[in-house]
Amino acid sequence: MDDLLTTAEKIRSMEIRGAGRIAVAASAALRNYALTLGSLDIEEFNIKIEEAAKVLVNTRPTAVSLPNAVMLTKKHTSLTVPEAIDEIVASSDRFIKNATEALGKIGRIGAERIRDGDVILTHCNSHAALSIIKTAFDQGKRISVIATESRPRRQGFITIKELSDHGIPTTLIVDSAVRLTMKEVDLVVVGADSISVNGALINKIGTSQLALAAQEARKNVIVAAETYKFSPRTLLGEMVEIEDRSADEVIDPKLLKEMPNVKVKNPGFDVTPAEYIDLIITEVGAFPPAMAFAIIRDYLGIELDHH
Ligand SMILES: O=C(COP(=O)(O)O)[C@H](O)[C@H](O)COP(=O)(O)O
Repeated sequence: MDDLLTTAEKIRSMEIRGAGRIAVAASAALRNYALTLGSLDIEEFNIKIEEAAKVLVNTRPTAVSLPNAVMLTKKHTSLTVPEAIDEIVASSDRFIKNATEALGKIGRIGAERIRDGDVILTHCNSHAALSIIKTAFDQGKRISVIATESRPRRQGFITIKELSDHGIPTTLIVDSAVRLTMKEVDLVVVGADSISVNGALINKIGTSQLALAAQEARKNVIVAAETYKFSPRTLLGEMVEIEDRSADEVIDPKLLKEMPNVKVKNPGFDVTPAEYIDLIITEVGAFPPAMAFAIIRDYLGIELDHH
């Protein structure tokens, strides 16, 4: 359990972050934990796996990739522990392999939408979005990127380092410069923490602001999202929970203490309605957001249960 708790803590503290990475880390942690439970009987085994699954899922509430990965990993139909372990190991290995391959496929499918000379605006740090951008660049398209800082955690710094290391000309802007800068932008490319059945995108706080400014300036918005980032529970009318993070990320707590009438709100994510999104690039193809139901039905299964 120690290793699993360490992974859970890394996800909570954002040492491991990004919807894809946390899903892969959680699946691997559950797999390795299952391997330590060989001496239990099947009832005890199932209880332990459920407990561990809860610990992982409760680390961060917004990215549906996390419960989807845990659910796909823990599901087994075996009546003996050795068989259950084999099933869990196989599911986890499959999930991690698919997730890794999905990034390459999203890159190739998404790059088709990028033209020579495009200026691409991106937000936060999304491995799926960057896969599209890097693939287009590797194909010889002379593109450049404008990356937002992404306050308060400044994941934009990870993005500009990654783009710079890849040789891609990149401009860093503060989040509030998005609307002014939009006239220089040809295309917005962002990642996803969750996509609901109605095609709405849940992603890093500020994404909906980019989408609004893009709509106003008639620029296209593309979302890069593996199929496991679609949320089956939104089929049941459930809302995606928006993570509220600590005020300490925004302001020095000592400063805040001196202002008893001030409180800080630090939502980690926001919701971009489907109308603002032109295309969602998944590993199985490019779809308009109206196809979200079909993706959930065909690739996740509408009977999915996270409990
Ligand atoms: O909003 C974020 C990261 O938020 P945080 O930094 O709070 O985890 C990313 O855009 C998505 O998770 C997609 O990332 P990826 O494409 O890498 O899965």
